[in-house]
Amino acid sequence: MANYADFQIGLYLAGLGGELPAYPLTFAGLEAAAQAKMEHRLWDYVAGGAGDEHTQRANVAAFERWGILPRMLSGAAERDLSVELFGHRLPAPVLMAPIGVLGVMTDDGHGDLAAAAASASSGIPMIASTLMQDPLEEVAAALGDTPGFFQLYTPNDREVAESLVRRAEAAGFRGIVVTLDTWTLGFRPRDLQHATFPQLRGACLANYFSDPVFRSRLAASPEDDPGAATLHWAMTFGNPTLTWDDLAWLRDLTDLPLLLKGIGHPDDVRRAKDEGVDGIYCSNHGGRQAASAPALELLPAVVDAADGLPVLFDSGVRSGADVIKALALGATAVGIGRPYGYGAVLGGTAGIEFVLSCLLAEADLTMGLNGYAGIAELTREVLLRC
Ligand SMILES: Cc1cc2nc3c(=O)[nH]c(=O)nc-3n(C[C@H](O)[C@H](O)[C@H](O)COP(=O)(O)O)c2cc1C
Ligand SMILES: O=C(O)C(=O)c1ccccc1
Repeated sequence: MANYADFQIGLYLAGLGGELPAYPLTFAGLEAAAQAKMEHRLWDYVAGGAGDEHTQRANVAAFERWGILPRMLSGAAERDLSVELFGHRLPAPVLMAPIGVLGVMTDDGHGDLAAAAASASSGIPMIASTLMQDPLEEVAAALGDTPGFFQLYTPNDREVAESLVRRAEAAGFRGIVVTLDTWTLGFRPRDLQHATFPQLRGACLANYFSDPVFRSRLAASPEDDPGAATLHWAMTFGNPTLTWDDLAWLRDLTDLPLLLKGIGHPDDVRRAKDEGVDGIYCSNHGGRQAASAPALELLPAVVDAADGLPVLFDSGVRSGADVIKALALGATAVGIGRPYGYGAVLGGTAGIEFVLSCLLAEADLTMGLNGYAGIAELTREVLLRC
């Protein structure tokens, strides 16, 4: 059982010895430091979102409207944050959400490997994006004993999708997360302003360029003609015609746990269950895709409709207290997005480890100080609308 609160004691002890934290401890601090360090176009791509960006601001505000009811003298000195997910015991109900541009966010240009190393050392699972700078096999190998998940963007070429899933299985990923909310790119003014879109410039396409089926579609190899390979990726990346009728095909692709990311409506949850899906991932993509999509507000109804199926949640999680709130609203585990991305910018593996340690220490202390000793005690009744 990990004792996450000890991280705080370690910070004080190091500080008393004159060694102050290497990275900021708040999301606002991480954001400011990452912005100062990043090339401004990449910053706008990562920090930005759909439309006027009220959606991503609303994601954060939704957490602020909940308080946690305090219970005193309840015996929460020893706490257990661990949870079971698809047969794996996780040290805490937290995962690294897929960030398709992570590869180019670290100094060395291997951000996916940095996240995998942080996953290996922390036990916090990584959901590896289809859009990586290093091939999925290398990323999987760097995960050590920590279970990893592969996020699939379903190309409009079914055989490429099948090949990616086969490779993810062979590499040892423990589940496939199919993202449904990005069949085309959202309207992102900050990104459009500079036409950054890193993938259109050939970045983070290693899983495609290393894929035998994708390569078989090209007249020249990606090494010989990266421009043509990138153009082919752009033409085949999304599949706007994918519907529920294709779910049977997706389900048959793998025996691994299959999760659908971007689900927010209870009817879609029920349909997903009918199609044999193993988990629901409620998310509005961090406000980057459909403008005005709610996120946290949708979680309780999604959990009710899931009726026992695991529900992951992300979008707007900025602190350990946010993790506790999402769990209390019924999430089985919570995805961290931009916060660990900024950790990667600032310090690669060490930066990600630091951000996760802060989040987990805060989650642990928030749970304990409010009088709850275990995840099972976090129900809707512990929250108060403020
Ligand atoms: C820069 C960036 C790239 C992302 N790339 C992917 C991706 O490749 N696949 C995916 O399913 N979601 C992707 N997401 C969405 C995240 O998985 C997650 O839903 C989102 O970051 C949650 O919002 P938050 O970071 O504001 O908490 C990306 C998010 C960001 C910020
Ligand atoms: O930027 C994103 O959020 C993302 O998921 C994405 C989707 C398509 C292409 C590139 C990135």
